Amino acid sequence: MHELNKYSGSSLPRRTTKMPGSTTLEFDNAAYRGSISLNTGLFIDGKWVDPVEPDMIDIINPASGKKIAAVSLGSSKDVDIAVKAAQKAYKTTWGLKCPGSQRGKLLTRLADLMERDIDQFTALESLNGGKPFAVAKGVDLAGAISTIRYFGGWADKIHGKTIESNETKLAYTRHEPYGVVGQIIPWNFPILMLSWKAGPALATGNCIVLKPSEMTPLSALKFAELVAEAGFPPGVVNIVNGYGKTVGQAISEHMHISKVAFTGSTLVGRKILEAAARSNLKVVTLELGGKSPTVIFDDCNLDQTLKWAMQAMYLNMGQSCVAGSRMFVQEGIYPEFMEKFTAMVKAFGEATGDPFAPTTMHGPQVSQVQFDRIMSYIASGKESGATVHIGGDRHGTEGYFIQPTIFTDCTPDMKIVKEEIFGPVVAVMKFKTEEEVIEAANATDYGLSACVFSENVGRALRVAHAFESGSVFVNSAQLIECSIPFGGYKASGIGREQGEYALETYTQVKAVHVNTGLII
Ligand SMILES: NC(=O)C1=CN([C@@H]2O[C@H](COP(=O)(O)OP(=O)(O)OC[C@H]3O[C@@H](n4cnc5c(N)ncnc54)[C@H](O)[C@@H]3O)[C@@H](O)[C@H]2O)C=CC1
Ligand code: BAL
Repeated sequence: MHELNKYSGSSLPRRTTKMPGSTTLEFDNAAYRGSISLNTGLFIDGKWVDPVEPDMIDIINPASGKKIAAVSLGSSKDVDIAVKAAQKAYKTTWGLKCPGSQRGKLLTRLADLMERDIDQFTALESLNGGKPFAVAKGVDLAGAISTIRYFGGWADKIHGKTIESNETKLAYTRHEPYGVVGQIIPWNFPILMLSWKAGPALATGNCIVLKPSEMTPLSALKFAELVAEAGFPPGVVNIVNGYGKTVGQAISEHMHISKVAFTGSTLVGRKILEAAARSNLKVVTLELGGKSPTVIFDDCNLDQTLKWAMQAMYLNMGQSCVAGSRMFVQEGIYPEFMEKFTAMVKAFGEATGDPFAPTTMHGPQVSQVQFDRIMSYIASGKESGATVHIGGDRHGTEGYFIQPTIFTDCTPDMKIVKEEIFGPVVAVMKFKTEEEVIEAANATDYGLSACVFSENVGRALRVAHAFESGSVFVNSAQLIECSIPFGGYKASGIGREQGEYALETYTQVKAVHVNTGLII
């Protein structure tokens, strides 16, 4: 089936023609003009194929709630086929058969192709995820391209060590790929999270079976086209769209997938660990939820802090695992901070709207389900006695827009303080001392990210070191980079993505003992 849909801003899609397995999306707005043709099937063994059991899912524009396109939905049978293709590629054209320099060349070429098509990718991310175009381009696409390029640079620099144990033995280690790895991607940063997973896996010589979120697969389909254009051998990258409970579960429990990498909810992270334990004890890395503290001391640079705190909380409509959703403000600066922060959030809220409009800074939540989940947290905050300082309601009548919201008078027992909301909702609390705020900041099951704002270097670093958190930002926020490791303490995850550390999670160490003279 081929569909042609036209977009002026977030106006309704217009379907005009049909052919098998593809769609054309036409954009005519200030941010992007042009058409994007996409295959909508599964990408297995270098080809576009229909699922074994034909099934489709409608892809929704969150700014309007209307259908964009329909794409194929795979099942466990398609995962089996993809794994076989990946195994074959691993043994014949990839893995230890392909020099790192060649893998690096292909990844670099892929990054160049993504850069060539950056506006197309951005348009897809904005349409499918509701992201303001400029933000999607500057954050999601810039980050994804850098990540693929960065790991391309590592591909020929992966090596073990020589160990001199005694006169009659030479020992050395090899850092070998796992073979076939499974990767399960969320909807909040679709192409960026895909790059975090595909980059290190391919650089180290693994073949991948990747499942995008069933809600936001469009950029992954475009990525697959560029994988083919770059010249990756068939079967190295396989993309099987589908639901978590079918395709995701099949990946987690597959006997021939040796490692799985997941980003998403803590609930599903537990299921993946269980499936790994029940099946082949595959290695699991998990990047899960967060309830990150932003700690603001009286002696901060207020103007800078305000901007960073905004970004920490409201980037991507609050749909970020590192969102600074618990804000602790020291009592001396609290009145001035709140006055200025409220004005900024109000202005930000006024820039809510069509993701393709140049003035838009705040778009819709990704889906009706997420919209309902966030609205129920807002209701819970109101019921539990917190004060809606600003926002607290939906925006407009169409799509899944929610006003940027600030709750004050929050206490540690409230759901809005304890649980990940994954929306534009911050709980603000006042504090007196450094000791008190460290204890409050760490009083959570999560430990993904934390921010501290203070011009006193000693204090800032003391607090940074005291946070129980995988990433800490001092006088900044959300500046995740491809060369710097990222991952969680506590229930926020297992393992690290990004940077040199990511290479370790995609390789297994083999120790080779060579007898150079020992006689028995
Ligand atoms: N750490 C992060 O970046 C993310 C965190 N979340 C958190 O999760 C909450 C719920 O969002 P959901 O979309 O329900 O997240 P989710 O964890 O269900 O979805 C993430 C991915 O996991 C897949 N999945 C779902 N069930 C699975 C299973 N049984 N086995 C294997 N894969 C499975 C989904 O299809 C999707 O590709 C959000 O409100 C947020 O708190 C969601 C997305 C990303
Ligand atoms: N999951 C890593 C990026 C983010 O959600 O902020």
